[in-house]
Amino acid sequence: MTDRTTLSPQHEIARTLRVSADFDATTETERRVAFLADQLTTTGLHALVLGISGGVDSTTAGRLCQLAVERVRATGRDATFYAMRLPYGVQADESDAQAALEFIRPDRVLTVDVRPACDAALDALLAGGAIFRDAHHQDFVHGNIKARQRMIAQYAVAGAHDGLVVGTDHAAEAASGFFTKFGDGGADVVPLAGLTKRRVRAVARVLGAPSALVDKVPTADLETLDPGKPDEEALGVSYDDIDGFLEGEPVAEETAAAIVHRYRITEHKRQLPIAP
Ligand SMILES: Nc1ncnc2c1ncn2[C@@H]1O[C@H](COP(=O)(O)OP(=O)(O)OC[C@H]2O[C@@H]([n+]3cccc(C(=O)O)c3)[C@H](O)[C@@H]2O)[C@@H](O)[C@H]1O
Ligand SMILES: Nc1ncnc2c1ncn2[C@@H]1O[C@H](COP(=O)(O)OP(=O)(O)OP(=O)(O)O)[C@@H](O)[C@H]1O
Ligand SMILES: [Mg+2]
Repeated sequence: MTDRTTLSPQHEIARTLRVSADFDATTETERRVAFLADQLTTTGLHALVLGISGGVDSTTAGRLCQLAVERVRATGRDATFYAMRLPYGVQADESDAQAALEFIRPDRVLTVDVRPACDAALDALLAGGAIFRDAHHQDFVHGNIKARQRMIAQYAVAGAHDGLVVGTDHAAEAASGFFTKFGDGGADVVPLAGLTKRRVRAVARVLGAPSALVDKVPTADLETLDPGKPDEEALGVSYDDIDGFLEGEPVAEETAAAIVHRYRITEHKRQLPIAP
């Protein structure tokens, strides 16, 4: 169990990532719809843009976006939600992505296959002399190119329609630094910020998301050689442990130490670029 030495970083990380001690899913759902509507109003922009993967994070954020633009439209302002399907070729769990879209009921759906751009980038890198340690290392870096290509596609649509790019970063992902820097980590507004993974699922339930999506195993699904690899396998720590840690529960000492270590080595991802 945690002792005094691990308790302090636990509370500090939770505070920095704005994980609240109390949580009411209905209140938080409403607060986050209001946040997105407010961002559209205060920026004077007219669209929200978000990639929908079929995972619980984008299912939840996507429905929040749709409710927010409908709220803004009710005030007489122009607002549209652009949901983007961004598969790399054919996505194995495409049916989940379609179920997510059916639930979200977005104003517009744009489908962009990121594969040609990602493969062209890798081919050009190899032709230009880039060297990887082995096939798995190359596949890992190619995976991050996929996440960044999705960011490029979303910013293109935001640029075309005076919109804001929505990110799905939440406290469990932020704590572990488990996102691609300037890839899925690149966004203008992050409506799930401060939520642990189980709290994201609770918001999804309040919104009425299908249980198959609410309880779906999280995957970044970036590696071609290891499709659909569960995040928890890659992380070596369960979301339940990360959530418990962030919510102030007692956590086994070595688990707490592993989370604090990951948090510290990924600090650069949560900050602006380092300057002299
Ligand atoms: N100390 C430091 N100070 C400043 N910058 C530092 C740095 N260490 C690395 N860097 C920079 O950061 C780069 C590494 O960061 P990055 O490019 O992100 O790469 P990296 O963290 O190695 O990989 C991203 C990880 O996030 C996972 N991911 C990505 C997308 C979505 C999800 C999901 O949950 O669904 C998960 C993905 O599976 C992978 O395990 C380095 O190449 C270097 O440029
Ligand atoms: N195939 C895809 N199509 C569209 N957007 C995608 C795709 N893959 C990833 N994204 C975007 O990148 C974000 C980060 O991926 P991430 O895997 O963390 O979230 P998720 O798939 O929504 O949920 P989970 O983490 O539970 O799998 C997604 O929320 C989504 O906005
Ligand atoms: Mg996913």
